[in-house]
Amino acid sequence: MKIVDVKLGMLKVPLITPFKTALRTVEYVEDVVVMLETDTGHIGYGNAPATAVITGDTHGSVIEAIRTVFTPRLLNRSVSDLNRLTREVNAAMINNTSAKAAVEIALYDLFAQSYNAPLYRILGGGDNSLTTDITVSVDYIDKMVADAENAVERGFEILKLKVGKDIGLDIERIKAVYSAVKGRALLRLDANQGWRPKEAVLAIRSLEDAGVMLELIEQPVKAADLEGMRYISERVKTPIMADESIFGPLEVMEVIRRRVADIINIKLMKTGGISSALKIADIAGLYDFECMVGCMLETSIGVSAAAHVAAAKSPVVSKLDLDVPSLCQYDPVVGGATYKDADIILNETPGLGIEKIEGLQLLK
Ligand SMILES: C[C@H](N)C(=O)N[C@H](CCC(=O)O)C(=O)O
Ligand SMILES: [Mg+2]
Repeated sequence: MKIVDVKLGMLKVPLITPFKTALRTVEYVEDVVVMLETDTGHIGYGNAPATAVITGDTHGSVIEAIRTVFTPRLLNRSVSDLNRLTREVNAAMINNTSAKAAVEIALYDLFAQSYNAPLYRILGGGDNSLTTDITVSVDYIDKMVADAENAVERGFEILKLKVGKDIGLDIERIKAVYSAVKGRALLRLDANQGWRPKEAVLAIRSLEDAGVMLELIEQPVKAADLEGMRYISERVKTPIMADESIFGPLEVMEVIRRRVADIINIKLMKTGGISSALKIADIAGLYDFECMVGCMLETSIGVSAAAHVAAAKSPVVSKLDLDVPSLCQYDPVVGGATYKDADIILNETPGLGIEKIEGLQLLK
């Protein structure tokens, strides 16, 4: 199976409600979609959102990287050379992790299709039934409580509250949502780098003292502030998760060795795709470290690829934040994994199982 063409398209899907974090507010999910076509008539799909505030990637940078750097390395190459291809894509340029992820997802999709097996089985198997949390955007207290209630009614048992806008107000937000859903849903927080280390310790301790039980707190401080994150981890009981602080395996080793955080959030758009995500899970496993598999605000192409990785890397991957299909008004991807509120089912079709993508605007 040889790659004979690389096509690109844009895919835009409206959200049910705006997605608001300490870093940004967005109303749409918008991906660059890559399609690797083979001489056998197969298509491998991959995607890349433009999460410039986290990865530095824009739609323009993704398109340019794929067209000028990766495409010449992919054309006329055999899909069976997967490891060599992913090594070459990774070595071809630094950073640009979302563009690399898009290409890797498509390559793994094709590789699994070439063996007529679903991707998670090629990655080592596992359980095809997964459960995700759902994100509640940072907002007015009443809106967050209403969104949390609505999520619980939809059957979500884990809610990820976005905070990090104003730590005093965040405490009120968290307490209000906690008392509204107590006993019905577990809360995890994501501050998206919005807090400072000392104030974070005071805030988390005050929540602990008030009996507010939190599963974990994701990326409380700036991505580069590993010492700040360690300062917090050493002083609170609630587990701390590193997200924006870690992209690839080297950063993960640093976080684990220095005990900067208790848990790691693996996202394909940070790792540059599946090959490094697998390495991270294996490194974490060596140290008996827990991982979550998360996603950016991206379409179900990448979310499904992440779900296949999560299935294959359980139990090191013990938590999922793969909620974007549940945040969108509809899913334009036909075939592949099915999303029904908190439940994700990986079906047995080869690769990612994508049949077609509705509303895809092909790029010239
Ligand atoms: C969508 C997912 N639940 C999530 O919250 N991801 C964010 C980053 C999303 C973005 O800004 O695109 C995270 O974990 O920080
Ligand atoms: Mg996060």
